[in-house]
Amino acid sequence: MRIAIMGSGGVGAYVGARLQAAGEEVGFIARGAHLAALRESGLRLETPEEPLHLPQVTATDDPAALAPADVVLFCVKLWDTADAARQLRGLVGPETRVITLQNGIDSVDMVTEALGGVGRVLGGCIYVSAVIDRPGVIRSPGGFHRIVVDAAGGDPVVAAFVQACGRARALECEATDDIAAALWQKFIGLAGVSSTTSLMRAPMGRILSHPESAAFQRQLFEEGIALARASGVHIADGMADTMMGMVAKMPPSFRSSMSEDLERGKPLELPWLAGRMHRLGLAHGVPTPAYSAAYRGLVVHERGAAAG
Ligand SMILES: NC(=O)C1=CN([C@@H]2O[C@H](COP(=O)(O)OP(=O)(O)OC[C@H]3O[C@@H](n4cnc5c(N)ncnc54)[C@H](OP(=O)(O)O)[C@@H]3O)[C@@H](O)[C@H]2O)C=CC1
Ligand SMILES: CC(C)(CO)C(=O)C(=O)O
Repeated sequence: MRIAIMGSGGVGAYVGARLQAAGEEVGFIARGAHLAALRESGLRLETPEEPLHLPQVTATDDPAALAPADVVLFCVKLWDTADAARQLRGLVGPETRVITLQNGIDSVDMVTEALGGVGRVLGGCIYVSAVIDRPGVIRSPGGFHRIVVDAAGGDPVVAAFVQACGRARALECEATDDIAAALWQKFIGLAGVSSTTSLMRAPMGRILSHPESAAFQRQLFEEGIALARASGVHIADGMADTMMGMVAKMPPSFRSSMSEDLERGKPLELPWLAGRMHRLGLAHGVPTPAYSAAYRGLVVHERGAAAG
């Protein structure tokens, strides 16, 4: 398959590297020092599971140079979505599947609007922990690396993409008939852990070690579940217990990508995570005291350190 990666950072470069190593034709869209390093020294994955160095990768800041593509994986931070999607207009044709792997529940709508209806935009999400450690180098603690993608009524291109992921090492992918539930489940979990790890400036082990901070974590999950149900999304009974069980199994040093962004002085995806929960609560008349506190406690950092 010809696969283009829009946004070759933690998520995009991790997935793209795994797919290229498995024999797929991958093009990486990147910019700045990271692009220069990819062109000069290739792409390196530093991880305890299947570390990888691809000495040569196709890297560009011009998406049109990668046309035609069967699949574009859309992996920029949410604040870059509209600009990055507009830049894809020279790459995406009527048959191109654009699969979003961003967090939150808004990507498909945002990308579809920015692309002006060209291509088929499909929802997806990814469970992985990966960051750009330095230009050309992605660091991941490993442990999980699973994509969930919209089956889109048995779309053969999606099926081929799932198979391609299946041939790759340290990457899994499943297609689902209920992408809304899959995106919401990730949203509830991620909005919850990004709020605590960012607000408390602490890894998951410390958050769960105190009954009050652990109770706050659970309250966030419960509010997210109430909002999903108010939005008409089916969430299984006992989901708060399931999610607390999942965070308890995470490495004690676990931090969310948003807490990494906070530490690095970058903008935060807050408006689409805790901020989105806060606004949904207002819209549905569902009380969200924990999310409103998390959002209000982080909002001054939303635009990053450079914004002052
Ligand atoms: N990192 C993680 O562990 C996980 C992240 N996610 C989600 O995945 C999405 C991507 O996150 P993540 O991989 O961490 O982000 P990163 O910041 O690591 O990577 C995004 C990359 O895209 C680049 N970029 C942005 N716009 C353009 C453009 N127009 N042209 C070329 N390059 C561009 C950025 O460059 P620059 O640095 O110059 O801005 C950056 O290198 C987010 O929605 C995040 O929430 C989901 C699961 C796990
Ligand atoms: C919680 C995690 C690592 C799961 O993939 C994530 O999505 C993030 O930190 O953005």
